[in-house]
Amino acid sequence: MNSADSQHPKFGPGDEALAALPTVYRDDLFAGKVVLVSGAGSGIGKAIAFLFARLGATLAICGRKADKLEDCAEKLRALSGREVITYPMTIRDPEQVDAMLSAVWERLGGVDVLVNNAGGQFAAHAMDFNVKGWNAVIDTNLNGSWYMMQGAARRWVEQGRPGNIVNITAAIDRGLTGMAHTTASRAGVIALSRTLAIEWAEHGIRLNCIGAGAIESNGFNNYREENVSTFYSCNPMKRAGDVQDIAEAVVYLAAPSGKFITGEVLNVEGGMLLWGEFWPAGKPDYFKVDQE
Ligand SMILES: CCCCCCCCC/C=C/C(=O)SCCNC(=O)CCNC(=O)[C@H](O)C(C)(C)COP(=O)(O)OP(=O)(O)OC[C@H]1O[C@@H](n2cnc3c(N)ncnc32)[C@H](O)[C@@H]1OP(=O)(O)O
Ligand SMILES: NC(=O)C1=CN([C@@H]2O[C@H](COP(=O)(O)OP(=O)(O)OC[C@H]3O[C@@H](n4cnc5c(N)ncnc54)[C@H](OP(=O)(O)O)[C@@H]3O)[C@@H](O)[C@H]2O)C=CC1
Repeated sequence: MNSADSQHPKFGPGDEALAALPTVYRDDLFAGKVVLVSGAGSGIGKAIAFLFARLGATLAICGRKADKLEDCAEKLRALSGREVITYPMTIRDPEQVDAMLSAVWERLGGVDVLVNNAGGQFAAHAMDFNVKGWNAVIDTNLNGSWYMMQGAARRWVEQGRPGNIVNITAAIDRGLTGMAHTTASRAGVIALSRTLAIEWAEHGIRLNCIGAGAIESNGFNNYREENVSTFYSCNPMKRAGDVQDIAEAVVYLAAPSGKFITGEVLNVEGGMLLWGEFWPAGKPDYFKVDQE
């Protein structure tokens, strides 16, 4: 996405709007802190990076596409006046994760908060998954998040400093048709986080997850138009969430407001887990009960 596009995305706020979104947080909340956000070149990750920058943090951002990252970093530098590190890599490769973490630790002296936001999936009915597609989603969301978590935690323990991880997952408790691979991967991240919250508590490391519902963002571009329309009516609020809903939830968990919270999942989904239909790969005939 070039600079002009990032001002006028099809879904979600442009960069200028993002920089000025209202927030409930005070502007020095993360002064002197370092925050690493994966997948920050677009969508929710970019919004998370923007909010932390506005709250005083120094940012390191990573993702696969260098141009998106650099475009985002330029805006972050302008917004905060502080250094921003970009590192193109894939979270699916443990060696690239390790090299990125080493570079960030070396340049910035460490990290206070890791936000594992990078991830995704494609919409398809489970019967149609092939092995490569299944593995791509599991490898990205579950394995990629794990490499990042373990790499950061090892460095925190080595330095004798506390750490804080927020994983962006999805609101999966009711299942998610058309996204079985992602539900498996996100359930893995959630179970992992709960276990690590116990194992790593002695090191002062907290881990929490956000269970995102339909959040209007760049990610919507990956779905067919007729299915995207269901994202705006799949919860009792009958609208999609916005990227700031997720960014503010991340800050809540990462800031001192979250100091007694670990191993938790904060669902930010407009009540979607209670009511609503969500058909990212289309509604199967079996469920078209109104038309019988
Ligand atoms: C109730 C509460 C609810 C609450 C929950 C509400 C959720 C709301 C909606 C969610 C929105 C979002 O998450 S929006 C965020 C979306 N953003 C993303 O998904 C971006 C990142 N995604 C990706 O990079 C890709 O989707 C992902 C598959 C993970 C990785 O792709 P890569 O190309 O890097 O991977 P590769 O290893 O090359 O493998 C690609 C293979 O994947 C398969 N594949 C890829 N696209 C495919 C497709 N459209 N249909 C079939 N199969 C496909 C094929 O087998 C491909 O192989 P070949 O056939 O050989 O090519
Ligand atoms: N929007 C929504 O409704 C929901 C989103 N989510 C999750 O929230 C997160 C952000 O999504 P969103 O902002 O909407 O969509 P985007 O597609 O904009 O964000 C996904 C980000 O992840 C990065 N990424 C993907 N694969 C890799 C990889 N292998 N290594 C490094 N970076 C990678 C992408 O960067 P690059 O393009 O440079 O690779 C991109 O910036 C994702 O994990 C998504 O699945 C969960 C539930 C709902």
